[in-house]
Amino acid sequence: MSALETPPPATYDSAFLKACRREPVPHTPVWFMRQAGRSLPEYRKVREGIPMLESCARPELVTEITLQPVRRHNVDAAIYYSDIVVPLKAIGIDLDIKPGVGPVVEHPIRTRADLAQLRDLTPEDVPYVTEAIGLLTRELGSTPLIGFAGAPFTLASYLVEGGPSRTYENAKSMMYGDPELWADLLDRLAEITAAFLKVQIEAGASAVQLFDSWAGALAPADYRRSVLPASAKVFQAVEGYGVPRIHFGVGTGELLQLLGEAGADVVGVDWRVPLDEAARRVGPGKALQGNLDPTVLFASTAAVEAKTREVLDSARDLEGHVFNLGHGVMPSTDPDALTRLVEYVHTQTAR
Ligand SMILES: Cc1c2[nH]c(c1CCC(=O)O)Cc1[nH]c(c(CCC(=O)O)c1C)Cc1[nH]c(c(CCC(=O)O)c1C)Cc1[nH]c(c(C)c1CCC(=O)O)C2
Repeated sequence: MSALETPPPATYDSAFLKACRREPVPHTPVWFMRQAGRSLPEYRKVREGIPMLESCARPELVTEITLQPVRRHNVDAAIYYSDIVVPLKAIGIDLDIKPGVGPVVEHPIRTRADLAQLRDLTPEDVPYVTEAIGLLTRELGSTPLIGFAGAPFTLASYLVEGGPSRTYENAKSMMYGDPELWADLLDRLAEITAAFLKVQIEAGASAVQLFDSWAGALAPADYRRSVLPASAKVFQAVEGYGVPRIHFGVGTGELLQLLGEAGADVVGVDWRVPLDEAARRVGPGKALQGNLDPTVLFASTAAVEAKTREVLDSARDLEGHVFNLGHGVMPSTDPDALTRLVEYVHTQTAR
């Protein structure tokens, strides 16, 4: 290293970042989508009486909740406790997260005039994010922090529908029926999302994950034409930071190649496609993340271990593998089953 170069951050040699960079690892790194909050009793205790979105704006609380699963499970990375709708709330969209329902939007976006609700996001809109990540990176030391955002399609699905949907009929009818309005909506969301990820990286996040959770509702040709350009814009906007970019959606077996093509360094895979087959679909030059079915954790320890072995066997020839569930931790999961799973993956893959 020359004197002009800055030294690498404390997280640089972590198993998680090495796996993302497709370098040899001491053991397969593990973290869980939705590891913060949800199944932990210590989470429910600190959240008592505090609405979800309010909890996201309190830096000390965000720090505590983000650290809880790291302390308890010995996972290889922390994920920033927040929600995909936080940047939308921050720019003044009237929305709330209703317990047991999810995000609900007061005035859904259906017309061109409604786009005026979507102004630019600046760091001043989310000072609590910068503050919480500063606190977190100090506490985490060599453990990387993953920042995240919702991808334009998944954000649009909530904004256009007004809440969670099974069919995305309003969003998809805009996409098919008014492609110009749709493209402008997704482009606005790409700008907001990119700005939000930049805030997190500049505050110290070591990697970012773009959640396009509901992209699996789309046929590949529609995804390529109507969604990929906006997600690619987000990935391009943060490329210069050099932090690994993870791209994930549920039910995306037919989209895996496109999720990589959008600009990801790591492609997240749900439990429906084995990792060796996923690697064939994604092609060379990318690491994969996944992909134990989250419901396996409700079975016996022996069954969890057998299914975990299947995942690890199918990952044997990958260029890089980050172990995760195929979607988020389910709220009724026994936290001890997660702790045991981390230990099992670490011991099975120790090199
Ligand atoms: C689609 C989506 C959302 N939010 C998110 C996604 C993408 C991930 C995925 O596909 O699951 C992302 C998210 N939401 C939350 C996190 C925290 C970090 C982590 O992964 O641990 C992350 C990464 C906290 C949360 N986000 C939410 C909770 C639960 C609310 C609570 O604890 O009161 C938490 C801890 C609420 C939420 N927020 C959202 C939904 C569908 C729900 C569930 C509603 C419910 O079941 O109550 C929108």
